[in-house]
Amino acid sequence: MVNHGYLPIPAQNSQQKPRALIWRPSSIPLVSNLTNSPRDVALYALGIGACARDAVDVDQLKYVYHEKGQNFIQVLPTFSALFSLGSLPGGAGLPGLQYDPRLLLHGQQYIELYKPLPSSAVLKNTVTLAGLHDKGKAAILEIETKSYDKDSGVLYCMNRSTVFLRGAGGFSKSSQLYSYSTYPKDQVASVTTPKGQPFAVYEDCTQPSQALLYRLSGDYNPLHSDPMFAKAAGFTRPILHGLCTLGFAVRAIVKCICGEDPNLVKCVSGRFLLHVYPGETLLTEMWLEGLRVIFQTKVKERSRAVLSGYVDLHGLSSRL
Ligand SMILES: CCCCCCC[C@@H](O)CC(=O)SCCNC(=O)CCNC(=O)[C@H](O)C(C)(C)COP(=O)(O)OP(=O)(O)OC[C@H]1O[C@@H](n2cnc3c(N)ncnc32)[C@H](O)[C@@H]1OP(=O)(O)O
Repeated sequence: MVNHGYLPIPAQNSQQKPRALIWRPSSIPLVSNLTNSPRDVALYALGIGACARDAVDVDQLKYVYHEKGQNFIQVLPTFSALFSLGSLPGGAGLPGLQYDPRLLLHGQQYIELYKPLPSSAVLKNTVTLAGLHDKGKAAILEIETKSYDKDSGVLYCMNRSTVFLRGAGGFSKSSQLYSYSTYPKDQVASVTTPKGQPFAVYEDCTQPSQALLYRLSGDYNPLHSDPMFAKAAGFTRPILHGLCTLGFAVRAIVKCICGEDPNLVKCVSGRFLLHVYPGETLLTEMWLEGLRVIFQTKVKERSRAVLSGYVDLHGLSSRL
């Protein structure tokens, strides 16, 4: 996949205070092009654990192999989140906003899917800065990416990515903290998990090398691969990409609720509550409320919730 990747920002001293923010939301979208190929689709599926348990499971194999050729492999819905990776401005897009890249964490991801994703495409992205919030100890930045087919102009999907910039808040008056958003607050709000028994629970093991494999899908942030960088960021060792955890969770939902039909997924919303270490076991609990699946993913070894959110479906699988 071209044009994906963590924008390398020179490391700064983490003690350095961010400069006062003078950025105002821009209505002018940035435009970029990227391509994806069946190889990218298969590599991504492996990165989020497809076929890790069973290499001949036909339901999972279809995401990485097809007897008629790679163009026939199916695309998992969260693959579309990769389209937003190149959207993070490396400073130039946000005059005045300075942050330590080591302290950046992925906070939330919201995805709307409008068309089934093809296994190969040339896409045109438009990127807008959709929100900025001063939380005192942190700044929260929201970036919206719309991905179109470059030739036909068909809109495939929209991603809203929320990044949590630790140490970059405190740029506005503490009595009236700055908050701006171009969309309704409830669209990506944190969800409350239902009290009753979940409809389904799926357990999946991540591999100790999971982040090293997943990063090949385009997020080369050293937080996920470099032990020294991870320590400077406050972790004992490199952590898993938030979008990798989200990929595991939504793949579990596609398996347990969508009857392995990835095209039933209409919209995905997830909030990253806590980091995951590669090698930990993920338990995804799912509650079905009409056409909405509310989910929560926990790390089994630490009994801690690491991700919560919902997935809206076009319909229910006949396999249910
Ligand atoms: C364009 C595409 C860009 C994509 C780039 C992605 C790059 C990747 O390589 C990076 C990653 O994948 S990082 C790994 C995945 N993310 C994580 O592990 C983060 C896990 N979450 C945490 O650690 C904490 O929730 C933490 C630290 C996030 C917050 O915890 P606390 O500091 O305890 O916050 P708290 O005091 O509870 O709340 C403060 C205010 O912030 C809001 N908030 C909290 N968690 C949030 C979250 N996850 N997302 C968004 N907002 C969040 C709270 O609502 C609160 O605001 P308010 O006071 O107004 O309610």
